[in-house]
Amino acid sequence: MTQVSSKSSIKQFFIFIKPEKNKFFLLMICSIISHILVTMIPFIMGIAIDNLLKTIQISNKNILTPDVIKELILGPIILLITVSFISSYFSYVQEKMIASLSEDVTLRLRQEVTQKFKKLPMSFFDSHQVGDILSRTTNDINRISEMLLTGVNQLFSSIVSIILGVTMLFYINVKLTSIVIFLIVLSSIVTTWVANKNKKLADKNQQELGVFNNQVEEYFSGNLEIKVFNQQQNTASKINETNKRHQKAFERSLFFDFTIYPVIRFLNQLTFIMSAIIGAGLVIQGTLTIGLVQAYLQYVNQISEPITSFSYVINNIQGAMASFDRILYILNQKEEKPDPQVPLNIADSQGNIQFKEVKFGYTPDNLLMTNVNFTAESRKMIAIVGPTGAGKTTLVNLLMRFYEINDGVITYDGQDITALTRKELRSKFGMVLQNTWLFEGTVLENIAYGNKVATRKEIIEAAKIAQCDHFIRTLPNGYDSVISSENSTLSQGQQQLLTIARVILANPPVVILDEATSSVDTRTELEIQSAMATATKGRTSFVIAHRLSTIVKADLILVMDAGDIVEQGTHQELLNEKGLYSKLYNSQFKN
Ligand SMILES: Nc1ncnc2c1ncn2[C@@H]1O[C@H](COP(=O)(O)OP(=O)(O)OP(=O)(O)O)[C@@H](O)[C@H]1O
Repeated sequence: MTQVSSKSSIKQFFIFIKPEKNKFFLLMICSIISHILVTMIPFIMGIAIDNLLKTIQISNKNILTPDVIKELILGPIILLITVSFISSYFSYVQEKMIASLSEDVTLRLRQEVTQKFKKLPMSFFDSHQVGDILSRTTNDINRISEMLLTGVNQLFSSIVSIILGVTMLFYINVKLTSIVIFLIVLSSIVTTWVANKNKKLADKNQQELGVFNNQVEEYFSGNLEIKVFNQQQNTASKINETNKRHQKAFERSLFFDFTIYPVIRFLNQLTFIMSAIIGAGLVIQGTLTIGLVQAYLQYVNQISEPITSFSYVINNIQGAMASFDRILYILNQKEEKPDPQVPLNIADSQGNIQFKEVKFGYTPDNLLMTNVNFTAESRKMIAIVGPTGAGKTTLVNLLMRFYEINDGVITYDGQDITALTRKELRSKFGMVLQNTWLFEGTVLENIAYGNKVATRKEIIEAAKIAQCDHFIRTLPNGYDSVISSENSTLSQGQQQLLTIARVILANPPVVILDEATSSVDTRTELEIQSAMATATKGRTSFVIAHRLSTIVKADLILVMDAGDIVEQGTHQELLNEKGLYSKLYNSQFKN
């Protein structure tokens, strides 16, 4: 798995958020105005205090007349309230802007990832685990959203606060400020070290979470098999170990949060105490006024808080960059070849399919099919047989263009299938797979999956043809019962019958039946066979079956071995050849 370097991921992040640049700009302006106003407050107070003290000293009396109060106290108070109010307003606009920015970016990230999934080739899904992808599309995106919401806001605020605070400190006293700057530099060295360390730990933490998600997902999806093989204890221990590893990674990343930050905070407090001591000395010497020392100490506080949060923000951003890297990994994956710009449409589909000198390998350097040739004529039944791993499913995958062939050509009604859009090509096929797939929805919706405009009457008609009407009616809400693959009370055979009804309703010119009669009882098998016979009637059909009795009547039998077609012909022709087919057939029927 190639990880994007962090420099290029930061660059890509900026490219990604470019459409939001106006909001960023506004955000910065608001942040600057709000902080300039906040920075003015200690100074206004300092001048007011000094003026007050001066007046008290000059008048030599501690009595303040109403005029003095009005001029020296009321004026500054009104000014301070006004400044605070305007600053809060700009701060509010800044918060609002950042919330909308974070929402927009998160939405766009989710949309891009979803769009990307549509364009990724099948090989991506073969080689990635669900848990890991899930963690990238949920946790990682959430982390970026969180970073934008709090991190970016704090980053702007910290930078502006620090710049303005330091300017004021220098303005008040250069010498004193040099000590403060020295301590700030020390603090930022610690911060940078922590931030770098934390990015690695955050990465590790997310990785472990991905593994954990994956194992939990496996535990649920393979629940039955795990119980059959009495592996509950082992599986639970494996998950526990991953959980412990994740907890350790999590603890390590928290360690930095909880132990290093007090050190940074201590450095800031030290800065404050030293400033107070030296400031007091300067007042005694007469170099600084009390009002300005008061303002000075407020500025030290004003910059020490952002310095602490600055380090936190850098950490936060580093963590989010690790997450962005992980999302970029998906977004930068090679996409499947785009559909042709001017695609062909096949209006009067016949279902004629030809493979001409097809070469294919799941990996480019390892060819599985070296030279596959055959013709499936319209409305004929083509059986694909061969030992396990011979390439039967692969052949079907190529028909539907789930994978790109390395060489040769596959045609549909005489047209190269790459001249059609994938949508157009796949609309010509209906499939009944080994593992049926039902989604969370009613029986009606499940049957109508391939023909969303079908009426209730048409759906019921298809169910009757597929022999599933009788058991659907025994369900609590009949056709409106909610089912799914995961928690369905339907048997494997009933699920297969439903998927046959789905194909019958979709009415495609070509059907593919993949070992549909495995793992069911004899009665259901007969029902399925009869439903399949109806489903294949008048269409080109490809039937993958291990039980050769079901395909004796096939118009063409393709015998596969080690990826290639080694024999082809009718049942009788192949028996006469006395090759692999006759061996397979005799091994099943002659004991
Ligand atoms: N997604 C994949 N990535 C890499 N190799 C694969 C993939 N799918 C199948 N293969 C390999 O390709 C070969 C053919 O597999 P395929 O599933 O087409 O065989 P099959 O004849 O359908 O087998 P079975 O009867 O057991 O279902 C096997 O060696 C298999 O390991």
